[in-house]
Amino acid sequence: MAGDRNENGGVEEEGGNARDGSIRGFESLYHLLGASLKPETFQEVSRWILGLNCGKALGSIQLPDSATVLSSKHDFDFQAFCFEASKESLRQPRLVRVGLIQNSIELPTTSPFLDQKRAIMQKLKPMIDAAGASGVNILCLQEAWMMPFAFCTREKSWCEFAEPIDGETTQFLQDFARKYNMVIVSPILERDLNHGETIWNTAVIIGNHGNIIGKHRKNHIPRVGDFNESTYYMEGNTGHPVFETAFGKIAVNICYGRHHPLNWLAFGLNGAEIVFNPSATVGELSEPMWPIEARNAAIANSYFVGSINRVGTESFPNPFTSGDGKPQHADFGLFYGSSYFSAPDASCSPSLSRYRDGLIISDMDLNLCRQLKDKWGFRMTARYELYAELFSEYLKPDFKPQVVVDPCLQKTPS
Ligand SMILES: NC(=O)NCCC(=O)O
Repeated sequence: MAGDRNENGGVEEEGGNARDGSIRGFESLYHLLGASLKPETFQEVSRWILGLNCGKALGSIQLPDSATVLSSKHDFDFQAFCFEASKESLRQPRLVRVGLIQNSIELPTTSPFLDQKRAIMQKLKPMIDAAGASGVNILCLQEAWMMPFAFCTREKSWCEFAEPIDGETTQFLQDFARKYNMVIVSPILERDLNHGETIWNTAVIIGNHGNIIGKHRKNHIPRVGDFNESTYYMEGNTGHPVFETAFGKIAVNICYGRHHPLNWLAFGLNGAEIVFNPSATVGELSEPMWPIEARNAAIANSYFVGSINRVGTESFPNPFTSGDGKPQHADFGLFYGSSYFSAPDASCSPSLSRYRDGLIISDMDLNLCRQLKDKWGFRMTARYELYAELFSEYLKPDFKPQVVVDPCLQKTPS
């Protein structure tokens, strides 16, 4: 029954795995639950899945018709929410509207590289326009948005996609930043012309006047599954910068950095209020982790997180192996989209589609960050001096783990 359509229109393979990326014909688990449960049960389930923001279910926001028309015409998922904070007597609310874009590539990976890049840029135009028309203040794109995620192949020709931080795609986005008075976070493959033309996985931060505020280079480079990124670029050398923009203090934890709690922590220690996690990750590898890690980081660090994953299955001209004994293959598996927001009070938004391009927008009152710091006191109760002491010991070649052995244990020499 491979390729059959189920009752919801999803294309299934044997075993119920959706070949089209849908979950039994639905865009997301949330949609499936919404359609399958009685309304009062769904309301209760939502409370458990998404948490409560200021004691209430997350609100949605009205979007302008001009933006919803773009989403229908260009067939992208479009959702919008609102995270509130409690009213304070001494501070005004600090409202910011934030957008995340997820997308598939547009042309086959066998097309000329420039055509591939320009086709993605064209595809993004109406989505960025929809964000602009909706009054988004800060917009973040997905990891290496201007190219296929070819780092599974180990082939070096893909390095041709790399650009300096003021290159073509930055210039393309600078026009939108100026037009819509919008900060744009643009994760690209960077070629550093001043340092031997080396390559980095970099997020360029474009200010709302179209200026380049700065850049951050991916700190943690994966060596897992088909993610052979260390063939292309090394661990970043830009630390954990927080960029103070017209709309709030933002930082970027690029993809695999989300598995490293200390990476999240460092952005928090530098004062981030919103951390973006532009990603490229596939279902079989990481999907059970996706709804947990960013949400946990938002809780532990009292900031908002915007998580973005690309969409679709990308196939490459030459097959490659994964070093796991399985047959060689030419595609990476399904990039499962599902971009979403997490808030410091443990609430989160539903996620975008698992298989369609999408724009998710959320209003957030940044006052919530301090309110959660005051409530839970994680910064105050952390024992940084203990951790610092452990790290300085751990880094020594003769480090011995602090283990107290039960004297009753019969130790056999290992
Ligand atoms: N792009 C990237 O770092 N992917 C690694 C896999 C993962 O972190 O899920």
